[in-house]
Amino acid sequence: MRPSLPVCGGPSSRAWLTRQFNDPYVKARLTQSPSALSPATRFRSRSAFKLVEMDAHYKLIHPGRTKTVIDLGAAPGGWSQVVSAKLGGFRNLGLERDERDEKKALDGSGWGIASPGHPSTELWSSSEPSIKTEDEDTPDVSQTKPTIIALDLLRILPIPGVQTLQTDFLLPAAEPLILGLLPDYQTKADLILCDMAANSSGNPTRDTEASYTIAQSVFDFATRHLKTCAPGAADGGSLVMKYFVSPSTHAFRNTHLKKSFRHVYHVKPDSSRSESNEAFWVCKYFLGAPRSPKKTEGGSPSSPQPEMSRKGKRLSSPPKLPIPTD
Ligand SMILES: C[S@@+](CC[C@H](N)C(=O)[O-])C[C@H]1O[C@@H](n2cnc3c(N)ncnc32)[C@H](O)[C@@H]1O
Repeated sequence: MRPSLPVCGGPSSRAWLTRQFNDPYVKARLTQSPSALSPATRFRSRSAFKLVEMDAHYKLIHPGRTKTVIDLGAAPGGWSQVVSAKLGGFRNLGLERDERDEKKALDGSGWGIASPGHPSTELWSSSEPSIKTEDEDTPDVSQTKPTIIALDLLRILPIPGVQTLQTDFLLPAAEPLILGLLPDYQTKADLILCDMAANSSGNPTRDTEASYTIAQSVFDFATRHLKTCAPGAADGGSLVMKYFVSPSTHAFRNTHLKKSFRHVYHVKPDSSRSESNEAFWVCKYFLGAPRSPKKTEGGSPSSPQPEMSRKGKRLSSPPKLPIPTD
């Protein structure tokens, strides 16, 4: 996500500019051409590099095998670009803005569908036109086209092969909208991504609560919609979820994630700024929804107890970009 420029020119804005100019990932995002990517295929966000790193290390996206991906908190679309590029081999990552697409994005005409009954919810199903217009450009990676769904509060401009939804994930209406974009209601996701972050309120307690609410909702969603691992097999779905280190994160990992996935890693990609307390959980091989917690002596279900938490570990070597060159 591109941070906005500070409004005044004081010391904090100078510090921000210095950090931006010296940040190798900001430079890489802006100069991904022509050797790695054409100007039309630049990532929309610096965040894209975090997924590139995690994918290279944990092998999350498999062309031909990964069929369904749901990207939550996806705007402006860097992570979805990475998924689209790797699964579909799309060379144009959606940055060449066709005038027609711009017009549709602005006036809501064409294939934008306003979701009835939810005025604040707007569905942008870009799959049809994006997939069709990019066909000539697209190597045939597999017989079945992958389903990639990207959701955000903010509008996401079209990305080839990606269906986008503009809605609040925390609303009950979001889930049926996502399910409506799957090939059918039985389809389970191979990969659920969440880089969602609530706006900072400046109040640490409130911010921790907001990030806990997101983590809990994403986990619950994943337990309903991730592909379950067959016994003894290594084919269950994966979940990648951002978290902000707080006293309750370690407990969340133990009481939720570790009971539902064969492997849970906590990761701090090199491209994640060290001064940020964000980190990611990479959870592989979904084992199925956890059983509801047993009642304790006192009669209440055991709830996560605040514990000291750890920051995710740094990935060792920055990987190469898995994007096809022109
Ligand atoms: C760090 S940005 C995501 C960057 C993205 N992964 C990329 O590579 O471009 C976090 C996003 O989470 C979104 N977000 C926060 N709360 C949300 C919610 N309740 N529902 C949907 N999106 C949300 C924000 O609008 C923001 O665009």
